[in-house]
Amino acid sequence: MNYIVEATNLGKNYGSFRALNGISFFIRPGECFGLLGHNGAGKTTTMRMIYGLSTVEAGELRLFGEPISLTPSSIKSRIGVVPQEDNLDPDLTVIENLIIYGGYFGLAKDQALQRGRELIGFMGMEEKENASVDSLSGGLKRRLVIARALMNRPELVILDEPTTGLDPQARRLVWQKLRGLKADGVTLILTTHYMEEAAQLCDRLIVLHEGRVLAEGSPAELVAAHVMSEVIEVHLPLDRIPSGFSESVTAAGGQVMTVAEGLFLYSNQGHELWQQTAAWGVPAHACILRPSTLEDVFLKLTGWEGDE
Ligand SMILES: Nc1ncnc2c1ncn2[C@@H]1O[C@H](COP(=O)(O)OP(=O)(O)OP(=O)(O)O)[C@@H](O)[C@H]1O
Repeated sequence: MNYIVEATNLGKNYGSFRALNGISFFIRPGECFGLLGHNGAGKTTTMRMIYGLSTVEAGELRLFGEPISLTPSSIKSRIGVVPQEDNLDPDLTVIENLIIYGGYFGLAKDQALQRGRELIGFMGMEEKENASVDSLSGGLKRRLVIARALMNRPELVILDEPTTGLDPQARRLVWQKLRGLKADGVTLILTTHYMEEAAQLCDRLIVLHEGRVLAEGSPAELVAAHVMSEVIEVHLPLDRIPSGFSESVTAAGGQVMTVAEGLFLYSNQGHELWQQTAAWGVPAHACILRPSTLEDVFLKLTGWEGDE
């Protein structure tokens, strides 16, 4: 397999703080690979290494088959970056932002204009070509940042939380564009705090926690490997959960997790368990039965915020 990225035992310290503790992963051509983890898990540090903005202190990182230490700076022309922040030039128009960026990759003005217009079309922003960046909504700015990352026709695009802060409609539009890129064979690396986004877009992903890889697989593989197939969300304050309830659930083969809402009960026979909750003192109206998702895997592996 010719991997696009081969990361083996990557390590990184900031002073005495160990930000990455020997992480390994391999990214295949044309896939969308996700990095999930709480704030501070090491996602941005990993992405910065891949883009050459952060040095590899331990382990090995290969891009397009070459060790990154030996990779000429021209490798950057094969990579596109969508940073967390919208670092567009607010004084310029949409097309001017793209033309300037194209210049960094050696595109002459007419070539950059042509490529910029193609990308404005791809992003569905034709009416905004001459609009000032200041006048754009958050969703349009994000689409422009993605368009900008594509000016050099990269084979690999690194996206650091590309939809944070967007409304659901704008987020879905970005997803649609990212699916379009994948359909064109572009390899994507994505970090996100939205589990639905990861489940929708990622072919495979790793869950990072405190600089280590806790799990790796496709969203479906991770759900199958780490949680039972269904969840009953019990929305009740913990002091209103009857004593002995958790023990009854466990005795019936379920698993209980404490979360902010109350309790999550995991089971492969969710409906049967749900029918018994009333007899154990929790009314049916406080219980919601649903299939398990990547979010449940994430909660189980990394703990919910209340654990911190
Ligand atoms: N330049 C730095 N100096 C010192 N510590 C740093 C530096 N950059 C990152 N860190 C620390 O390293 C850890 C990993 O940071 P990183 O930005 O990679 O996390 P992250 O998973 O991307 O988080 P977020 O979701 O908040 O972006 C954090 O604890 C962070 O505080």
